[in-house]
Amino acid sequence: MIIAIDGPAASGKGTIARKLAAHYGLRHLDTGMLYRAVAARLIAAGASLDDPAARLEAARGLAMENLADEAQLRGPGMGEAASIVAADPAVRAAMLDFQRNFARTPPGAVLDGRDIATVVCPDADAKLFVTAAAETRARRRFKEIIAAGGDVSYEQVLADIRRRDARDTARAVAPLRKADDAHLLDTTDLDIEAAFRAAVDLIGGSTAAK
Ligand SMILES: Nc1ncnc2c1ncn2[C@@H]1O[C@H](COP(=O)(O)OP(=O)(O)OP(=O)(O)O)[C@@H](O)[C@H]1O
Ligand SMILES: Nc1ccn([C@@H]2O[C@H](COP(=O)(O)O)[C@@H](O)[C@H]2O)c(=O)n1
Repeated sequence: MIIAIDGPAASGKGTIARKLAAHYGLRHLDTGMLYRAVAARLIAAGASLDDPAARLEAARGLAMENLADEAQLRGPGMGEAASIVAADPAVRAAMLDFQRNFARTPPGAVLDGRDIATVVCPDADAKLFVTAAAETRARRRFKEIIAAGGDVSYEQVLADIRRRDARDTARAVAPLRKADDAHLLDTTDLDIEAAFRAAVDLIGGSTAAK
């Protein structure tokens, strides 16, 4: 079984994806980490995020070990940097085979990102578009960063989320959008457990219909 989950920054898609993977005995891939790792490689090499040749080299040379340091990849500025390199069609193309092979490897997988249901796995067994109000997402992400010892204001987090949403939605290739056949799951008024239960219900409906 392949479950495709898309949604804007800090909507809770990763939290739901991890819980669904455990629930259904599937593997999980947070595809945002791929773009974060490409950006991290560029920064480590001293290259500009705006250099197309350097971006392609960083994307093509990406290895599993580049995904190991989650704290670094989730650190300050990395979401923004990832969204800059993710707008490059050549970078996206370089990520495609890995994601599709991951999804198809038995017993299947839950993938979360921005273009999973629309581009990476258009034939997924179930598709969810997870969202929440920008202010709610910013509040949750702010709480998470402060709990981890980070130093940021709520206003900075909200601005980052809005900037990334705008760039991810407006880009020409694989923009963030709900697939026509995806279920909409708005978690603004749901806690984590309620959101997970709603996801299971929606997936139950999708897979029963196949
Ligand atoms: N329904 C919810 N209620 C309250 N908090 C939530 C809910 N869902 C997720 N969270 C919290 O919100 C934060 C963002 O969630 P998560 O990392 O799953 O979002 P995401 O969409 O995967 O983010 P990103 O786009 O940055 O990868 C986390 O701290 C998570 O624990
Ligand atoms: N399938 C995807 C996943 C992510 N991106 C881009 O990466 C940025 C960081 O993603 P997070 O999920 O870790 O927040 C995101 O803002 C997107 O620009 C993508 O394009 N496609």
